[in-house]
Amino acid sequence: MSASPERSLSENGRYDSSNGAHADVNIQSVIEWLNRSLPHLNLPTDASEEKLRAYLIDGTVLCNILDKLCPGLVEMRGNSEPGPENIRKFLAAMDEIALPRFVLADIQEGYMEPVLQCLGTLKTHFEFTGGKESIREHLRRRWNLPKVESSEGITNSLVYTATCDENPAINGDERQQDSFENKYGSILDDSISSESAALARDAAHKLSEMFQQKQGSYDDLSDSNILELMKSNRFDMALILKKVVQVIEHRVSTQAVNLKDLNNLYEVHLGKCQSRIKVLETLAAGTTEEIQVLLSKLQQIKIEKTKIEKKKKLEEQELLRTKQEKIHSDIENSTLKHELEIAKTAHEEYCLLLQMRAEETKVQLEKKLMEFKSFLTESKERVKELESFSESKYQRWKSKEGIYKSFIDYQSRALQELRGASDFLKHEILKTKRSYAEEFNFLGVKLKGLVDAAANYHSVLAENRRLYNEVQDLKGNIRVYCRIRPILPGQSKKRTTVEYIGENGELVISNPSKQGKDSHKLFKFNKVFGPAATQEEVFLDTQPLIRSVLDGYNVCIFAYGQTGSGKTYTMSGPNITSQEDWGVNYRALHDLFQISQHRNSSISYEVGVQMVEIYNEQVRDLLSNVLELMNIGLMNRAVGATVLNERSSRSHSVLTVHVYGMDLETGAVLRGNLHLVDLAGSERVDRSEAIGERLREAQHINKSLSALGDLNPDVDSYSETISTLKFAERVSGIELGAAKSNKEGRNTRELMEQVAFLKDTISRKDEVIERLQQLKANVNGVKCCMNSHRYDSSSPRRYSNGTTLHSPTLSGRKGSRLFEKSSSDTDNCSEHSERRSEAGSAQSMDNFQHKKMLLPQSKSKDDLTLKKEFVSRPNFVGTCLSHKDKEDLDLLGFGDADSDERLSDISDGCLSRAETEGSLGSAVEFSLFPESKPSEATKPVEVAKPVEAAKPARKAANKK
Ligand SMILES: Nc1ncnc2c1ncn2[C@@H]1O[C@H](COP(=O)(O)OP(=O)(O)OP(=O)(O)O)[C@@H](O)[C@H]1O
Repeated sequence: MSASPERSLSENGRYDSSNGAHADVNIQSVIEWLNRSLPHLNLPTDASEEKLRAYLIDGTVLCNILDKLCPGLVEMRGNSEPGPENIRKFLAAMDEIALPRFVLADIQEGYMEPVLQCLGTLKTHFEFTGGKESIREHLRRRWNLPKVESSEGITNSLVYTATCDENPAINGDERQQDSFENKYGSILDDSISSESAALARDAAHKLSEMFQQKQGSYDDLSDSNILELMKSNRFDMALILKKVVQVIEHRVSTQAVNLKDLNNLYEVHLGKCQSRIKVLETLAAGTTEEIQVLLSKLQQIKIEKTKIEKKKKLEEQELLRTKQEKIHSDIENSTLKHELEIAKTAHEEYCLLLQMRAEETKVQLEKKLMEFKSFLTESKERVKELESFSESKYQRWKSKEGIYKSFIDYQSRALQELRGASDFLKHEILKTKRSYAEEFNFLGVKLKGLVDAAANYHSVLAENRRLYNEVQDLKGNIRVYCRIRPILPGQSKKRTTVEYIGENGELVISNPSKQGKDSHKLFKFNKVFGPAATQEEVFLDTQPLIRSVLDGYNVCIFAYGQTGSGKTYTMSGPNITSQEDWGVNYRALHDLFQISQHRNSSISYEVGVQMVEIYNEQVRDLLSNVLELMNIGLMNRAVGATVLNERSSRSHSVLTVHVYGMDLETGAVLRGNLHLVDLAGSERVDRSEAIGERLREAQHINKSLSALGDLNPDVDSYSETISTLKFAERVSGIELGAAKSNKEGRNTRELMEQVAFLKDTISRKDEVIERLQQLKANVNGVKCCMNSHRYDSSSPRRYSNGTTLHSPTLSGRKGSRLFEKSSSDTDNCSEHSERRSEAGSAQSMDNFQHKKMLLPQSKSKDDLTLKKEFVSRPNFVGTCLSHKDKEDLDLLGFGDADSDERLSDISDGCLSRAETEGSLGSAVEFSLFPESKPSEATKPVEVAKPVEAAKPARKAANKK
């Protein structure tokens, strides 16, 4: 049933009094009625409309109450779900029994008034009429049926039988059987005529019996069964059907009769109208006006008639159309039902799909739920952690806040203090500014003083140098160092004579051949270097002297000792390619150049080098002032192997460095000389086993070294060692006057040069005179001196001029005496010099001094011997001396055969102290002569003119 008829029915079914319904229904009476009708319902009597609606909304109660009132009216079969479907069934049944009802939307939307009125109507209706009669009556009225007792009863019974057929839910138990019997019986009683009713009741009874016998159920009650039962029990169904057909025919005939009646009425009415028309036409014929009126009326009637006809046609058409519509609606209904079925199936499938999806979603959601749960757990833990962390942080911040507060307090206090301090500082700064200005002025004054002082820097520097050299002077000009050579690999088995080396220059030598006191001898020097001493250590002590050379002092360093004792090793070094092995020579030169370079801003230096050797009493120039070739010079040195030394130096090597410096500020000139002497080694020819050329060399060497002792730590060299050491000891005891620097101012130098030139001129003239006088004196004195000369020559202790130079008592004299002697020699020289100065020849004096370096001048026998040998060299004699001179010298006893013996005496260390002192004095004189003139010395040519040197020597001797 569509909604619109329901709505219209609801709207139209406003409980009119003809149906016995009340507009206002008491809800309580409805509830009580419902409780009475359905005892299991137990509705609270004071329930509200809403509560009642809750009970009714699923439609079950409504269907049950109607089923109770009119069993079978509502279709209770099927398992349709409660809700709108049940309500629709209820409403359909209400339509069936033609009672006013509500619409579905009323109860769904909570509009309960029509619902209550519907229920109230039902209640009233059934309470008032007793139910069954009223329904029948009502149906009759509803369908406007005539009152035909028998046929109506059959119709109703058929309706209810059909309803019963459609209700298979009836069981076959006794109660159901009673109900069935009563139901059908009563229906039959109510609705069928007495004759038919008797038959129907009989049939129902038999049916009941059959159920009893078969103990069957209502489920078995199909139409065929019933018909069969009816046939078997001779139930005249045909009669019933006949009755039914009769009723239908009756109804159709009644309808036809009704239509006929209507037609008749119409025709009667039409006849009346026609008669009236005729009357009217007659009347019309009477008067025109009347006719006209009548005509118009007739016209009107015709129009009305036409209208009625048209209306009739329309009604017929309407009826036809209604029928067509009904057919169409039936078709539509079936189509809709089919569509509904399809939609239902689709809906079910969709529901299944949805269900599946819902399950999947459920599973997913459960998973998610689990995840969320775990996440939640984790989150809770994290929240806890965060809480604890934030708590601790909060505590920390709180404590920090406290600290900061106290810090801020402290800062503010400090700020206050700082402000105070700043004020104080400002004040102080002002004060300081003032004092600074004062100090600045004061410093300016001081700075001026410093500037002045700086201007005097050079003079201070010079003063410094002067003081330094004074210190060197105070230390003593002659320093003797003793270096002990280590035992060489080939000599390892030999015992050393060196017993003890003291810290302060003490040295003890033991004599293996003697016992007791004499077995040991103690010597004292400036320093003793042990066998382990390095080249650098040896040089360190001599280094300060190198500086002195640059300040205009003369320095002589020479090494002496017996052959193989390490002189060349010390002076030159074993290997010049290694700086470590450099000897004194190289180190000294290196220092010299370095210092001169450092000073080049104040003093400009020129350095000249001369290297000569005295070989077999001949002076040879080894290089021409070429420093770089010094090494070549060394290589060129004459060396030869002896038994005692594989590479024995067979000559005296003298390296002289001349330094010329000019003070750039004052123009003052400095002249200094450095003599580095490596003497040939003394040797005992019996030990060195020298023969031939070597023997001749040895003799020359020994002769030239007669003034010196030997040295060697070897036991076999004991006597030479002692001799050398004694000599050295004596040398170290010599005291000299303070050394002088050869420094000249510019003007002085010019004047000096003029003076020197004049002196030189005078001295030359003087020399000529002197020589002539000397020769004359010699010739005159030869005869008278002959005897004493012979005597002198036999005794080494006498000088050639017949005077004993040193008495035995002199042998005990120490350095002071030597110095005296040396001084006297110097004095002699000075005298001589003065004399020559008087003669105006300073240059000859210089020459004298210079040559003296090469040929020591003394009055000792050895000196004389050397002099003799020197003069006897063919070179010098040939060039400088006359034959007469030579003869004179021979007459004086030089060149005696015993000279070699004397040399061996010296080398044995058997020279008397006085003799040795004499020679030492000469040696010291030459090495430290302060007035030497380097400009002359740098000329090798002049070095090669021994005659020039010999002159003053002879002169000195003559003077003596
Ligand atoms: N301090 C030392 N350390 C090591 N070896 C040394 C030392 N002194 C000398 N010698 C070695 O001793 C040997 C002799 O030395 P050197 O030639 O210097 O003696 P010398 O006194 O010059 O001899 P000569 O007078 O015969 O020329 C050389 O082989 C040298 O290397």
